[in-house]
Amino acid sequence: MSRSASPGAPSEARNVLAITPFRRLWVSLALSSLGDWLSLLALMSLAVIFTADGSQLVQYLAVSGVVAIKLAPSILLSPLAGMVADRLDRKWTMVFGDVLRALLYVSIPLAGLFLPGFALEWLLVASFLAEVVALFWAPAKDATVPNLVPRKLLGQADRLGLFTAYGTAPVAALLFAGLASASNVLGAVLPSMASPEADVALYLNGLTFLVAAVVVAGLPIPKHKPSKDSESDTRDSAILRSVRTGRRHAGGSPLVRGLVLGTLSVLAAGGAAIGVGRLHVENLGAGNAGFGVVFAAVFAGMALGMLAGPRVLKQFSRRRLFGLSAALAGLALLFAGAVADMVLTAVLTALFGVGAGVAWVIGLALLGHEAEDEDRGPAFAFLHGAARIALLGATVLAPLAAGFIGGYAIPLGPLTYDLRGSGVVLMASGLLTVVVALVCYRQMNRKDDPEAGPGLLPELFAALRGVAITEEDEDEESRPSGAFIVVEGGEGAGKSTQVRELTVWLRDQGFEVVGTRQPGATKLGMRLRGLLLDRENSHITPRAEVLLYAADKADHVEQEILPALRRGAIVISDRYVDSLLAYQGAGRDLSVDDIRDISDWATQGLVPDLTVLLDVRPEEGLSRLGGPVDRIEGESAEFHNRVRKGFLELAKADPERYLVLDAREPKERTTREIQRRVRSLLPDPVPSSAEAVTGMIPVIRND
Ligand SMILES: Nc1ncnc2c1ncn2[C@@H]1O[C@H](COP(=O)(O)OP(=O)(O)O)[C@@H](O)[C@H]1O
Ligand SMILES: Cc1cn([C@H]2C[C@H](O)[C@@H](COP(=O)(O)OP(=O)(O)O)O2)c(=O)[nH]c1=O
Repeated sequence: MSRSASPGAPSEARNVLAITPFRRLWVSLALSSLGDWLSLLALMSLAVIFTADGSQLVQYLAVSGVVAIKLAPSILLSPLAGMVADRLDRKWTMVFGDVLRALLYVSIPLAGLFLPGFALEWLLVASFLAEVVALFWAPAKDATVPNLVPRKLLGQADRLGLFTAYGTAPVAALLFAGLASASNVLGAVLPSMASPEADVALYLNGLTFLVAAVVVAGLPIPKHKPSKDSESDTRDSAILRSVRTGRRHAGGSPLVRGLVLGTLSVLAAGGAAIGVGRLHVENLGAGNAGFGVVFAAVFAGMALGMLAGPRVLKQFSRRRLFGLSAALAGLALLFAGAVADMVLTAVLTALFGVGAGVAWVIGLALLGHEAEDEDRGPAFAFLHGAARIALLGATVLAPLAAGFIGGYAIPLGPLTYDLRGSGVVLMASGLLTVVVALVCYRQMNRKDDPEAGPGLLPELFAALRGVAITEEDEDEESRPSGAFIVVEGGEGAGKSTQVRELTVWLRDQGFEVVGTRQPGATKLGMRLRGLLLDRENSHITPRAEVLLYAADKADHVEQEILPALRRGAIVISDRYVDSLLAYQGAGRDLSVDDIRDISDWATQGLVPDLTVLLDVRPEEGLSRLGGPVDRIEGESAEFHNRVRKGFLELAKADPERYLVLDAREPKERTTREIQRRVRSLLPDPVPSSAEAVTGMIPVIRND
């Protein structure tokens, strides 16, 4: 099977960016996202600059107003816009949407230039209009992606879209900080601008939207017939409804309650930080450059946390890590509000981002894995909507609160400590997050919970050493959540070939897959393999042989297979217990029942979900193998025939669990047969809950 994809041939592509039309759309989306973030920063800073003559309260009100205006349409009007957008031509909706937004954003600095008295009002009106346009643009964009990308790559396209929507935030922030640093030069070149960096950012933003419009205009987007029932498929359409109906489930178990509460408080704290950030850095003596840096620090920290989260302290309980990382985020924000130093503030906000990012990914994973089935869907839906409302609400309310609190100079001996409203809001949100995180921690890690592991500190120290001591590992009865597939058969049947193909295929669909084999997957296993296959060791007695193979299995199951299955991975093994039953039982003429008892004990009773048996005549299989034969391959033809019969009998005794295939068929055909069977065994590669995950990361805007 070819690994490369020819551009423009969606059905063959494995990487969604290899599809030329999608790649172009993606470029235009990346530009729009970059422009959006840039405009958010620029508008927040212009709101401060246009109100420079007013009191701090007025300035905070202006910032809050800008954020509210940018966010309100997506919450209030999106169902309506989704319905209308469905009746419009997608391509031209996108093109006009981009052009209109370009014009609106460019008009803001122009108004500042030519109508200074009306600048703030126009800023608010134009940003509101741009958001309304975005409401129509977003569903058209969402509906276009499935036209350009084959079904199996939609998940990948979704993930890439999400990555781009957020990945552009720190880029925009750094760009903004860079523009701010160069503002003297910009100001000299173009005098009479209200704020050179904000103005230039908005012109740039206009340009990104124009380029995006040109790119989309050239895309081959098929016309569609508007659906008759005007049920819109936009993700926002159901926000308020799902928040209402999902609340019941989200309050279901202590685990779900803790997860939802913790996640929301971290997000609200993040919103508060964004809301007061611009004026806070102004109080620290830094202007737009500082704001850009802090904004970038939060997002870069979050990205780092989200990437590293699943890898942090792998052996440490996820429930505990969730609470602790949320508390870390809160503490970082608490200190960020207290210190009066720009550099420290940037470091602390990055730390806040890391804590928030780790809590977010772990929260989602826990909700996906540990919530009860009936709670999961509604809880995701609830979180989807509530997260957005919490983030946005906090972004709007925080500057208001800071404005009303005002500023105080507190004498501290010979010094005075300037307590600003923004600092108080940051400290309060940090403190609140710490308190909520601790409450959630206690709720999710009750001492009387039968699943509770050992104490926090012993577990933490063990995890730091890379050892797991949670109850989970001692619980041999619990059925792990992953899937276990085994490929069996005689020598040269094509087992390794099929294990390889299946591994690649499943990985391409986004599953975590562990491809492995027996004997010889662990350190001990490799030594046993050497012993067992070395032709020099012809003296190994059949019973000793059974025990040596069983020892390999015991080590392999304990060290590799069970941990992977508990993580939810798919494990595919080249040979397993059936080889022991067929080779040592049927082949060596020992009691199959005795051997089954031994292997049950060795493997802790772990039975595969599916065993694929590749059946081949021994002469044919052996003739496929090159190189010198090992101790077992060198056995007599009768031995190999008994092994073959042994395998077939095992399959006959439990037809549900076996897929028997004729190994003489061409490899590709066998691969397809296996895929067909495995497909029915697995959940939908993009289960509905995962779609909720991709759709639910709170977005400031609709793209
Ligand atoms: N269906 C098939 N038809 C013909 N040759 C095959 C087929 N499947 C695999 N082979 C070839 O047979 C040899 C042994 O395959 P391999 O997958 O290593 O078998 P096993 O792991 O069962 O010993 C390899 O050279 C492989 O390319
Ligand atoms: C796992 C297992 C393998 N075997 C034998 C079968 C094989 O001949 C040998 C090693 O298996 P395998 O890794 O399939 O060898 P190769 O890669 O050379 O095809 O071990 C047993 O006899 N009992 C067992 O339980």
